[in-house]
Amino acid sequence: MSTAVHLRGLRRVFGTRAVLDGVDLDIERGEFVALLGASGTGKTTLLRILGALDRPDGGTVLVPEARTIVFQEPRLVPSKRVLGNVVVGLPRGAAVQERGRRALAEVGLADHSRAWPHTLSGGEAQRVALARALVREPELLLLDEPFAALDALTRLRMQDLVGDLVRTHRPAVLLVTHDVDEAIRLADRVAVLKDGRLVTDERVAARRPRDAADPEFTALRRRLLADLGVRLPAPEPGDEQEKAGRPSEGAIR
Ligand SMILES: Nc1ncnc2c1ncn2[C@@H]1O[C@H](COP(=O)(O)OP(=O)(O)OP(=O)(O)O)[C@@H](O)[C@H]1O
Repeated sequence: MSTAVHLRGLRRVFGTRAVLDGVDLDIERGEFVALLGASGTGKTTLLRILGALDRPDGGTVLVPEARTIVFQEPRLVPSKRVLGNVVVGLPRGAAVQERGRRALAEVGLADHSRAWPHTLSGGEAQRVALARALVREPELLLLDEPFAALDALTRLRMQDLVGDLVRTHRPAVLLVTHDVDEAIRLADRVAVLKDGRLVTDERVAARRPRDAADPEFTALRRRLLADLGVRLPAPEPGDEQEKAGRPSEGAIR
């Protein structure tokens, strides 16, 4: 594996506040890192710097040129059909159109290429946004809470889809999320941003599929929630299995 993202001592200051104050992070090619952190800790700021939408005030930032961001909202161009949105900004031509069609097929929307964005469901629109990212063949895929606006079932399906696509295409991935369970479900490593730095960077066991009731993941969830400042009752014997099934415990918003 080779390194796709290399951050050392990354700083970003707004006014007098150093929102990012010495972030160190490496992401290998093909590695999926989830970034957790309470609201306002600077997760989006970090992602925007990696996507060249913002600039750092200090530190080393090495990222591949081929990188793309998927946001919480799909941000489709209303005046372009679905396929036009997927290939937006790319050179015109049959080969690019064909790549766009393939990307749409990969996200399960082969039949929607001529549809208008306003006719799509929220989940479909987000799948178009995913196809738009994939068609660019990014070496680094930046995901900023891409499932947050979706209903619970669509969110789980989208997580599965993204997991499958990432295993096929092998970009480096940084996923910003508020959802601890989502992070554990998808990522190879889970990092927590707090007070301007990464306070946790834990490798998640390679087992798949990941069972919410697995004691190892339950323990990791508790550690991550504690790092995020969520107060949890001390576990009682036999308690872990029961709690693991409750989806709401993993959400920190
Ligand atoms: N352009 C800006 N100018 C001034 N302050 C900013 C700017 N962008 C972000 N901030 C501030 O930096 C802090 C971190 O913002 P950021 O959006 O990165 O947090 P976040 O962890 O992504 O939050 P959330 O989880 O709520 O989306 C916030 O206090 C925010 O108000």
